[in-house]
Amino acid sequence: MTTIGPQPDWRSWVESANSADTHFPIQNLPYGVFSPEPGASPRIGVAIGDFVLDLSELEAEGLLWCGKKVFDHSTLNPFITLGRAAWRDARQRIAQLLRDSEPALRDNVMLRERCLVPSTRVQMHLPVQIPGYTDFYSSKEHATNVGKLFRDPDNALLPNWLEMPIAYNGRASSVVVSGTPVQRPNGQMKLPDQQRPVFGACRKLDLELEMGFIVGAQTPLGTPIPCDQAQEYVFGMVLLNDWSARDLQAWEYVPLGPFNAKTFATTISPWVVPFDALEPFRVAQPSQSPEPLAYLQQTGEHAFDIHLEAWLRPHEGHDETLLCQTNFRYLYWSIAQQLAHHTVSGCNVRVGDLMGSGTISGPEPGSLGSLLEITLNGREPLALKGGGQRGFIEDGDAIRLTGWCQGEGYRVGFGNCEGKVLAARSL
Ligand SMILES: O=C(O)/C=C/C(=O)CC(=O)CC(=O)O
Ligand SMILES: [Ca+2]
Ligand SMILES: [Mg+2]
Repeated sequence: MTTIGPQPDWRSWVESANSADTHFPIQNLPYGVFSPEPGASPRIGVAIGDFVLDLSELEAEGLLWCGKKVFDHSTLNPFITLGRAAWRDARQRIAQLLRDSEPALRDNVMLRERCLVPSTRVQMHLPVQIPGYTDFYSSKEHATNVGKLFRDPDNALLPNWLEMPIAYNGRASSVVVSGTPVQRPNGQMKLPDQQRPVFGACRKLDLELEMGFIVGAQTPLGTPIPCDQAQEYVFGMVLLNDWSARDLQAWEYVPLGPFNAKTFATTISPWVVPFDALEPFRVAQPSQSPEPLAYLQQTGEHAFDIHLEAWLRPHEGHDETLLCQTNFRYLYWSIAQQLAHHTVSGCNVRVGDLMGSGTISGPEPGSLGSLLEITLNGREPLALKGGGQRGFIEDGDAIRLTGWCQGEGYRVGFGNCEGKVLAARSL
């Protein structure tokens, strides 16, 4: 397998990028939108070790040029719109500038000072202007667990599930960047002992450990993306928490699916890891039976070995508790199959569209991606590390997702995707 861009044995003159456990070695180079200090104007950077490299400065200096100005901008969309060849050229050039043997930036003290901002100082923004957000449901384990809890334990997986990547149309307007507080939603819920619903603050607030991919090209209405070309439409990936109000969901979801239960916030990580950086971690996906219909068939390896974790920091103030360790490779339906299915009707996609993987639960103990599954809908609360327990998320709790691909001596990481829950708006 060929690696495009920085090679596994490359090192950077940014020393912190060479440590074995940084998420941001020279092999990663994820893109984000940042302000060098709170209040300063947003621009595009890449994470490298403990620093953010300001691409707008490199562009202004003429050290990085994509044929037009794209980095002095508050979203990645203009850069993404340039297309795959431009992403690859830029990635190659940035890696070269950061490589230990390359003096252009390494030995220019003044420029280095301007370009490299300590990541502790920066403020991160939503990296992409997101025209549309779709959330898939591609983990067989998750779909089975939720089927048992919400419907029929004996027929947990609905018959359509094995035939196509099921999804719902999410809400792009409430996608927020990591660090943004999440207000507990109000809504309707049906209590077991009552005839009619009550209105009030959600009592069963949950996380969903997911990843998302960012669409890198626009398609015309009426033109499906074939499965074997689908991955060319992917710019990069993020961590994603599809916050879910389980009590609102249980009451509203029949027959049209989740609505208010999942529209109030979806948190993504600030760094978009280029799809090319994940190439060395490609693995086979779980085998599919029955064989998918022709438009969903694919050859080659379509899963990625990405270790994922979810943590809860309780409002009581003690240490984080590990909720889940899972892996992106468990997903039954691939990104290519998701995109092919999404567009097979003629539905178009746009640059910056966000596609969630669906909650990633695995087959192993401790690999469940939501509290709904971990606590069996709150019936068996989880013990917290410092004492106390949780059925669902309480006000003041913070949820943090993290994840990485383990290379030989380096990690291609996704950083953190965090959000702290605030009390509901008072009625
Ligand atoms: O099975 C259901 O009725 C609902 C499932 C979900 O809430 C999950 C959803 O948002 C899709 C996913 O994350 O896999
Ligand atoms: Ca979801
Ligand atoms: Mg959501």
